[in-house]
Amino acid sequence: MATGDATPAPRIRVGVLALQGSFREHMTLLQKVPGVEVVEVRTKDELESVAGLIIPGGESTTMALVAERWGLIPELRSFAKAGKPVWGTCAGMIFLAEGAEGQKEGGQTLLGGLDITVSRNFFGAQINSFETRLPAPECVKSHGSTDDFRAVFIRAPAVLAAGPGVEVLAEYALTPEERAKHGRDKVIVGVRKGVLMATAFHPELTTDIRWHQAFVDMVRAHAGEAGGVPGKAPPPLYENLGRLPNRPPDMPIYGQEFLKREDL
Ligand SMILES: NC(=O)CC[C@H](N)C(=O)O
Repeated sequence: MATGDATPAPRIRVGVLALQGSFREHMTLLQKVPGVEVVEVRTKDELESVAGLIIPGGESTTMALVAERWGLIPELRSFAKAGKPVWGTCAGMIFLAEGAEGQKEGGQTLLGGLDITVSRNFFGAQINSFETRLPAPECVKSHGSTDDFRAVFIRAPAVLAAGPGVEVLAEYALTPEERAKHGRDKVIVGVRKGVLMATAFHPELTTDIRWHQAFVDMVRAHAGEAGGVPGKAPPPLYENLGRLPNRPPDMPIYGQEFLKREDL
């Protein structure tokens, strides 16, 4: 449902895995989507309380180690297996993949569930991070604004192979140097299959909330609105601001200008 629709959307709880990485940034953008109650997920109980989960970017090996230590791996696997919507961004994409190349020595635990094989640091080291604009898929475009979106790649993975039935949401055309290095013209950087979505880029580091809206659409469609409280007005946009990190603004999305904008 697009922001600004006359009928308020029923409330729905969406979690963000808050073990490591850019979970606060995801929470900030989710709080902009009407009718969403955002929950930091660190425990089994918190996980069970949400209708959908975002796994943020960060460092996938570290995230897996922390999840293992907190005993969350089986819980996360059963969450996805139970058919609940999950969106993995960057490290989260790696975490959801069935297979990953370029793992650290000793390998790393993957949650799996999404029939893709990723290259962990396809675009190179941290210093090779970049941003560009890519054509937006329909689920993003349907929320208005431009036909493309700002894609931020930070030591990003790419999808090398996708199984049958995996919907491609975004592709990146390689530069001539990248083409020479990888022997291919393009790579997939956004996918969806059923209720699992993964993006190699970081929409949470921009002020464009349309990817978050698209994910909430998936969560709502899956929950059949059951996670909402019918007839109850959605919370004020900034109800959860009190839970924002107690730190000075250090990124564009924490700027007062962004937090106050009601047109997003
Ligand atoms: N920004 C990111 O999430 C980077 C992910 C990183 N390539 C990894 O292996 O986890």
